[in-house]
Amino acid sequence: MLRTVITGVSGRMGSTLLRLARSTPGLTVVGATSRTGSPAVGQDAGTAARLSDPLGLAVLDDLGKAIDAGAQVVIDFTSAEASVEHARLCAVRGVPMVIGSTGFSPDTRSEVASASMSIPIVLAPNTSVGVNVVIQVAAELARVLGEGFDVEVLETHHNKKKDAPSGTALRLAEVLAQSLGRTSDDLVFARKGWLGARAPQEIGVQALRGGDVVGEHTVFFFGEGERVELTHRATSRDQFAKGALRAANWVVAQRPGIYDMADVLGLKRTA
Ligand SMILES: NC(=O)C1=CN([C@@H]2O[C@H](COP(=O)(O)OP(=O)(O)OC[C@H]3O[C@@H](n4cnc5c(N)ncnc54)[C@H](OP(=O)(O)O)[C@@H]3O)[C@@H](O)[C@H]2O)C=CC1
Ligand SMILES: O=C(O)C1=N[C@H](C(=O)O)C[C@H](O)C1
Repeated sequence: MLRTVITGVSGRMGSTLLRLARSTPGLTVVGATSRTGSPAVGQDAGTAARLSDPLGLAVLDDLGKAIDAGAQVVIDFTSAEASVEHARLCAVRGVPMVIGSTGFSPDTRSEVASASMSIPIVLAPNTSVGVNVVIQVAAELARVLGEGFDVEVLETHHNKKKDAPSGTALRLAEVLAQSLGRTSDDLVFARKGWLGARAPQEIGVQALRGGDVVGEHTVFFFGEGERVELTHRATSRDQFAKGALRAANWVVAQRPGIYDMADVLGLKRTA
């Protein structure tokens, strides 16, 4: 049985992970955490995650204590800042991680990279199988269509999402730029004002927020007289959680290093 700790257990993803982990053969949840000061701390994890049954496991605000229950892997969907703290601790304790949090700055990402010198970490802005295949296809489409198509990425998420653009949109933009031989200087985040005509090398990234949208990403290739659109729509968080649980099983057998879902799924790395 893979002894697993889930952080942020009362959150949208943490609660989905706990529900699905309970019915995943070969995996057992030995710890659950939340933020210090959260009402979830001290509650039963099942209650904190709004499940129908209690789990018989209290939510802690100390990941170290949760790991003491013999954890073999930590699954972390909290925030970039919290994930950095968690990664530092897991590196010291030698516990592999799956990090699904987004909103990393270059500095916080390099902190995760430092932790990955000691432990294997899957760091994935999107753990659904579908999105990761879409990322591969987008890279291929960019290569095949080449110049002559204006490339734009549009993402839509629920009104509680804090970071923008989404980690997935950033990943798509990075992969598209690499495919097209462009750089991060070519990424254009939203537009306003008298900007002049669109430069052909731009890769636009736009974000919409509203309602309960789970997560939608479209890559547009605008050509002359034709347009290609590649869209992924998540209608449930279950697919993110299933991918993360699959990554947890995979990461415990890896050497220290930083991995993404393409590695877990055996897809060709795109960037
Ligand atoms: N990789 C993927 O496929 C996906 C990634 N995400 C990303 O995952 C992250 C979480 O998303 P979501 O579940 O919607 O957000 P939520 O805000 O619903 O959940 C985050 C949870 O983490 C808790 N938390 C914050 N700090 C800590 C800490 N130090 N220790 C333990 N728990 C902590 C929060 O507590 P409190 O509310 O009290 O602050 C909250 O319960 C985001 O970065 C999001 O972008 C989301 C979906 C899919
Ligand atoms: O915050 C979310 O909800 C999501 N975040 C991820 C991201 O930023 O890409 C993945 C997913 O689209 C849902």
